[in-house]
Amino acid sequence: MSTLLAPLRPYAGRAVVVGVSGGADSVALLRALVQVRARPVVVHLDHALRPGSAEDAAWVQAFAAQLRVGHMGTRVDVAAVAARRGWNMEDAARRIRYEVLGRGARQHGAEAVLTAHTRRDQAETVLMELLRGEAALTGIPSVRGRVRRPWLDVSRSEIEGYLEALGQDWREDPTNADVTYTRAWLRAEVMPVLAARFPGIEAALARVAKLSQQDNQALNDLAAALTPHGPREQLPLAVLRRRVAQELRAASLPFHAGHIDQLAQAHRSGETRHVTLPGGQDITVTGGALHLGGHLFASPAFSWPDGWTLRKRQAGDRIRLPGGTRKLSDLLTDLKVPRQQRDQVPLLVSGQGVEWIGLEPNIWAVGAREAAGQKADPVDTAMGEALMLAHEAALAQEVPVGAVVLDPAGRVVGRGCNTSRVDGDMTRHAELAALRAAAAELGTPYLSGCTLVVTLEPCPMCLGAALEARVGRIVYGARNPRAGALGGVSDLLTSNWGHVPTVTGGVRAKEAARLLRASFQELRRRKSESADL
Ligand SMILES: Nc1ncnc2c1ncn2[C@@H]1O[C@H](COP(=O)(O)OP(=O)(O)OP(=O)(O)O)[C@@H](O)[C@H]1O
Repeated sequence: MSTLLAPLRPYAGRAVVVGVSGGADSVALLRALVQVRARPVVVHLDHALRPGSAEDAAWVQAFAAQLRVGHMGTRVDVAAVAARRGWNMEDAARRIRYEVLGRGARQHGAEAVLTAHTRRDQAETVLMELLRGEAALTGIPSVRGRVRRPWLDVSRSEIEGYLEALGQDWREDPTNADVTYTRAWLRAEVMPVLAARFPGIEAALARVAKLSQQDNQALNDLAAALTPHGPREQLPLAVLRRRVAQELRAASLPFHAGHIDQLAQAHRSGETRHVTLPGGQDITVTGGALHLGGHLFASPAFSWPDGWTLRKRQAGDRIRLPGGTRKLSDLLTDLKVPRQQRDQVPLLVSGQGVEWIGLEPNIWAVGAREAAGQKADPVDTAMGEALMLAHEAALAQEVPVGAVVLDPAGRVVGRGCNTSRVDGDMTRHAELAALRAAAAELGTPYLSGCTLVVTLEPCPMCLGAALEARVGRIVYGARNPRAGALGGVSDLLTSNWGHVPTVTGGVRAKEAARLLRASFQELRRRKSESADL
């Protein structure tokens, strides 16, 4: 008996709505709630699905009156609603039931809605999830919104014993014996066979649900904490699948398990994959990120010079880039723009060829930005300066890393390069030098609204310094697989540090990586020369 009453004691003195079907479990729950001196209000839904349902409704009303507790009865033609909305019958009954229970709670000022789901219901639900091949065997949750299920650990025999001791009767729902319903079939025909060999089957399945709920929660939390900039290729599929599902849910897009598998796999392999969701929405995974249709493209937010036209691509389009003129089709392939979407990319084109490509971030032909009267992107210019600083470090036989700090107006307020070798101090990193210089220039160590631009993904020390300084944005060039703290080795921003800068990686990454490669080659050459001496 204490297993029945103990989970209900927290409701003593409180108004709660309790869903009572008239079956043994919910009848016992109502009696037990009265016993612990809660203030229950009975809500009953007559689903109008079988001839005797009105009698059950009347029975529940009389039962509530007998116990002198509040009662709200509602009759809904569930079959008609299901037909109208295209829901299956069980789904419709469940949705309408919780809607009615929620309404009851609002009307009676109850903070909780209690249902009498038991360990038997839990075990059957886990079995159904297993048979359907669900991703997680989490069963029925004990809490969802304001709904509470305090008896998920309680067995049927405890409930029957309790009702017997009270001399309390209940109603039997004949559909519970109709084995055309999967749950009734599991209860009547499958569970007895399993229990004959495994007497503890019900408790075992309930335990699976409890552990699985904990695992699922942990994996969902990990997925939710992923930062949008972090690399995804090395993440476990279990986390990726959940992240993809979260992103689709946040965008209110319907999906099936198969879509999640495909999209998660594509994140991992880095391949480009297109999927059409049940609602007809096309989505794409490319470069390890999920793009919900149309997301990839930008319209020109400036007035363009006379002689330029806005259009989509045509055969033979070319663009002048710093490395030489390239075919547009080759460039779009390199940029991993999905083939089906290439005809939608907005272009500004002049007699000289393509001048501007409406991808995020925008791509400009050489000289086009100036011709359109657009200021150079301060971040791009700052990265150019950081690359120069890195080059100077390389000449001084340091690891070639350069950093620049921009104030909120885009003005350079701090510069630095690596000086660890000459200073004999491994903490002399470019970022620290640039942050110090910026603090001195601005007269404050707090660099909120400033941007740290650095040629190499910061190490944990430098990321820590940027967080301490409250830097608003970090832009880096090459990824740092040996010491990167933004995903190269580990993404430290997945933890909560109180302050979260926005992060953009991969800006002029090829140039930064080239510098690093050249300097390490030079270092190796010098080492082998000195070994030869
Ligand atoms: N018609 C209904 N009106 C109000 N609440 C209901 C109704 N049917 C079910 N519930 C609530 O949902 C819970 C789970 O529903 P389920 O269909 O498993 O129960 P049941 O077998 O009909 O009855 P019981 O659980 O009371 O023996 C019930 O314990 C009860 O709290």
